[in-house]
Amino acid sequence: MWKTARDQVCLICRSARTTSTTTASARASIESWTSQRTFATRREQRPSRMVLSDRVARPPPVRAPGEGPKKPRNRPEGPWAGTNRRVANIDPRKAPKPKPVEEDDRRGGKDKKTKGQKALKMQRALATISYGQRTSIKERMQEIQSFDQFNLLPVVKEAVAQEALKGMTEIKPTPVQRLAIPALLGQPMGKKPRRPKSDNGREEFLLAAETGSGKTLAYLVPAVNAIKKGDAEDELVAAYNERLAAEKERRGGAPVSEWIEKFEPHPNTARPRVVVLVPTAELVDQVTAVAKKLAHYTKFKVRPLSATLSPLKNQRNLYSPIGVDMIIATPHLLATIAKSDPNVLSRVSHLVIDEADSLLDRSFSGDTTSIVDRAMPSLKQLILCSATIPRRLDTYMEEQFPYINRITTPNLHAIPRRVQLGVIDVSKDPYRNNKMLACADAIWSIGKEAAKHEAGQSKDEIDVKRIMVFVNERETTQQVADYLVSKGIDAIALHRDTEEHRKSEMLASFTSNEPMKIAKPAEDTEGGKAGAVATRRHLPNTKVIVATDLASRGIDTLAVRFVVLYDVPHTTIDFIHRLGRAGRMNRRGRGIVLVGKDDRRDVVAEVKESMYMGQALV
Ligand SMILES: Nc1ncnc2c1ncn2[C@@H]1O[C@H](COP(=O)(O)OP(=O)(O)OP(=O)(O)O)[C@@H](O)[C@H]1O
Repeated sequence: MWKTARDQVCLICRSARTTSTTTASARASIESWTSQRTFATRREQRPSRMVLSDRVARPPPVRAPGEGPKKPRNRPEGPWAGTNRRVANIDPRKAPKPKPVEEDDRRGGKDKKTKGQKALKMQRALATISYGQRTSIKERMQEIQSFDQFNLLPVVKEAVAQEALKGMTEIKPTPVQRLAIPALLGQPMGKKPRRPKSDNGREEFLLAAETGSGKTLAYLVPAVNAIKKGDAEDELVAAYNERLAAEKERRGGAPVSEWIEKFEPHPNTARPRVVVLVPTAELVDQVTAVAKKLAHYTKFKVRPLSATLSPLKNQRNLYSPIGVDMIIATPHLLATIAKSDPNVLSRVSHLVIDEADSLLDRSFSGDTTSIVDRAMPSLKQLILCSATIPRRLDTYMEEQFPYINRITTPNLHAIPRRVQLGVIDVSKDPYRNNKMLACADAIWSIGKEAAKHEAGQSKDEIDVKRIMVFVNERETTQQVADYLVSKGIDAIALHRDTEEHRKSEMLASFTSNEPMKIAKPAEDTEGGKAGAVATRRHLPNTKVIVATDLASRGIDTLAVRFVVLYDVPHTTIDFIHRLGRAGRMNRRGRGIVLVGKDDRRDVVAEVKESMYMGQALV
């Protein structure tokens, strides 16, 4: 008869219009189903998948040995699902406890929100983890003070110190690295029991830690270690190396690049052992750059695959005759390649899903899960990594990966401590809901403030402040950027249609750790004083990127101290990622949120309060 709930509604709706045979209960059920649909599509409603989980670090469920994963609940589907029940389907353990009536309520007339109705449900960081568990995470972190304590090959340790964290005087692992690296290397995980391996010896891990806390190295370092160990033990590679050495000798010192194409392909050609999935081409470049630093020292082959590279370049990267050990890719491209050549994923031992909440969400999950499925037979470690774990992902992991090792840091879901949040009420004078003006004003104040600090120092150069402005809709990025440019601010909109070279140039300047200097302008200064920075028409000491979430995910904007939230983010997840572009690696940062007349002031107030208290936004 009817195949899907949608069919049922269409058919019944039609019959309801033409005949009077539809029963009242059927109509009620249709109404509730259709209203749920419209409810879910309304913008202001937060779908449950966008709600952060407050139980990420919970201990795994206790199951008898040999007992498989939890069975999915046997729920009937369709609009009739809840009908014809004889008893209410309420689990008494989960029934809400009666709330104590407050004094004000008894007197009646209390019109303010009760604690349970807060705009954002606020909880302390790792609220459901006991004090004992939290202290044990902290103790574990204190036990490890140096990369030397990890069971890493000497060459990998050297690569971290000499290349990945080059220039740092004191090299210490960050909290997530202290917890994750030993776990991924098979070292003991403190008091936390290690989850059993799957039948084919696979282990699963979740790395959940705050933004800018060094998650990339936390998964890359053990993966590189595995590649190097694998090289030493791989008979195919050893035999190939012998044949290659013999060939080199035979050719009498001719450069390898001249003849390697004609020589036999490397056993790893188009058969990477490590795959890292990230959501955007920008992140492909960023993670590849970090991996290449390690590769430079440890000598393994890492290649990017992304839609911004030409098809020929992607093909060369994957099918290079010298082989490829690690691929950093976006899921769609890799899934398409793997469809036509299934062997591409046949040797993968380590699969990392970075920004897992995005990659396992609706838009990416088809491609991501198809890659996971294809890689599964050879997989030794599956690593999910994210700064935010929405409840939907949490439930998904519980069902799909019941034995996942959950590695979480105590500050998960909190905004970095050294980021402060300022609020500008745009509905008041002088802005009267002109957000663009308020945004330009905020940027001018940052520029002028910076200029004031520099004014006393007699330098020929001035420091350029890098500022990120986040909007909710892609269309707004260009409008805001154009307006800022019209106000003398060097701004660029970052979206899919932005010229590639301009985009990478701007992103490069935002991700560089080096201070950005320009020559100090001497004349036409505001107030007529030579030596000040801002002219009446041009603010030279700031650079601005206007972006949507495209740039809020994972981009390592170390140099950014200021973030302007032009729109109030829809969810706490967006708050965390957007504000997380500043204050990375314990740097100081400042967020400014513009609140208009239609915006949720209560949400902003609660975010501000949680930030002040150093709490998780849940
Ligand atoms: N042990 C360390 N000591 C100092 N700096 C480090 C260390 N590990 C990583 N970093 C630096 O910290 C910065 C942030 O790291 P990374 O991009 O991996 O953060 P992240 O946790 O992935 O953030 P996000 O969740 O926003 O993606 C990088 O510039 C990196 O070089």
